[in-house]
Amino acid sequence: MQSAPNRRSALDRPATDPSPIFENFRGMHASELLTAAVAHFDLFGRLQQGSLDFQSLRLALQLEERPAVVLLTALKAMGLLQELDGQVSLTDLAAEHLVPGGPFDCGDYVGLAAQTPGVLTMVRLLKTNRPLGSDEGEEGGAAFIYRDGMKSAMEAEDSARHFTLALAGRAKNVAPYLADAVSMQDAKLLLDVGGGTGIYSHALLQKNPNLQAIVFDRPQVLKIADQMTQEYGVADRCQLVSGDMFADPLPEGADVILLSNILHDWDKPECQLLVNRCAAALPPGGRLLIHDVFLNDALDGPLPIALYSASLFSFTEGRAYSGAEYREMLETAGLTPQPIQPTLVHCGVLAGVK
Ligand SMILES: C[S@@+](CC[C@H](N)C(=O)[O-])C[C@H]1O[C@@H](n2cnc3c(N)ncnc32)[C@H](O)[C@@H]1O
Repeated sequence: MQSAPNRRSALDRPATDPSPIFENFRGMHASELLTAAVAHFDLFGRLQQGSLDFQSLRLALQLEERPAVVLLTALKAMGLLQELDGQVSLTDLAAEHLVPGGPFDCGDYVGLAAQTPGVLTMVRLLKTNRPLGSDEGEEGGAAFIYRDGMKSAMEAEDSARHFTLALAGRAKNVAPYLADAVSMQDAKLLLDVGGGTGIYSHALLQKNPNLQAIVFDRPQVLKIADQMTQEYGVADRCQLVSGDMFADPLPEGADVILLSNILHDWDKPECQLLVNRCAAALPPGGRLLIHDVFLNDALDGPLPIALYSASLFSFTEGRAYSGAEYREMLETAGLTPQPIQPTLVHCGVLAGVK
């Protein structure tokens, strides 16, 4: 499609794939989680005598479910733990090199990082199961997420602008791929819940000239979306509606609802609530699109997603989920999951049809 003069195109693709940049950026979490496991939780020592089931190991570590999944998924993805028939055990690599006191133990070497700020912060977050910035006394509020009663950075103009524009750095690379991966031939109205800048909607609107869209988000975030809809030349087909996706009625009439990088911000009960609300708002035959990253169904990798999961865990109340976990949420809401279509930067789109 030709871009009109002075109109940005959300369909232009980057010449190179930026995925390695995202992988290196998230790589710090490998060091933080490995060091935390060795030097703060004695994880490898605890498994020296034999395997434990997930719940017993979680209780021994004194971790809640979400941090335990994030930590153990990353260690499995690093090839240090394995899970067979629900029993978590050491791999040969971990047994030889990370059990304290073994002839080739290098745990003390890893422990050199035990008191570094990143590791200490990760240990605190794992123990408290609270996102950065969300507690009383912390500045700013939680990034990317808002629910009633939460201190959220998305409610103040400057921080909402900062975090929303930061996400556009990924979205502008990925949006053209989403627009290609999803057929909107029969769709009339797209509802982009938590749409941020709206770039994914803008790409779908530019690709599908008969489509209309609603971007639903917090009021401060929609100030950026407003600016962007003008720049992308889609303001006449893109409505902006503010509200709380957990509490307010979702705008009516959409035959496709997009949750792009939304569910990974929330713990499972909130995810299910949101999927249920979206499913209820769709007509028969309507589609809910989950655009996100996907862990393996066995929750043992891939490593870049396991490390991204640690990042999501740090900033939000969520983590990365597997395709199986998302399919279960869709099915619980009465939607039929379709195969995952890849987009870019480890993302893919999973549709649930009503
Ligand atoms: C991680 S961003 C995703 C933005 C965009 N969909 C993307 O893929 O880049 C999460 C978005 O959800 C919005 N959000 C968080 N909590 C919300 C709530 N309770 N109601 C409406 N929007 C919310 C945030 O303001 C933010 O724009």
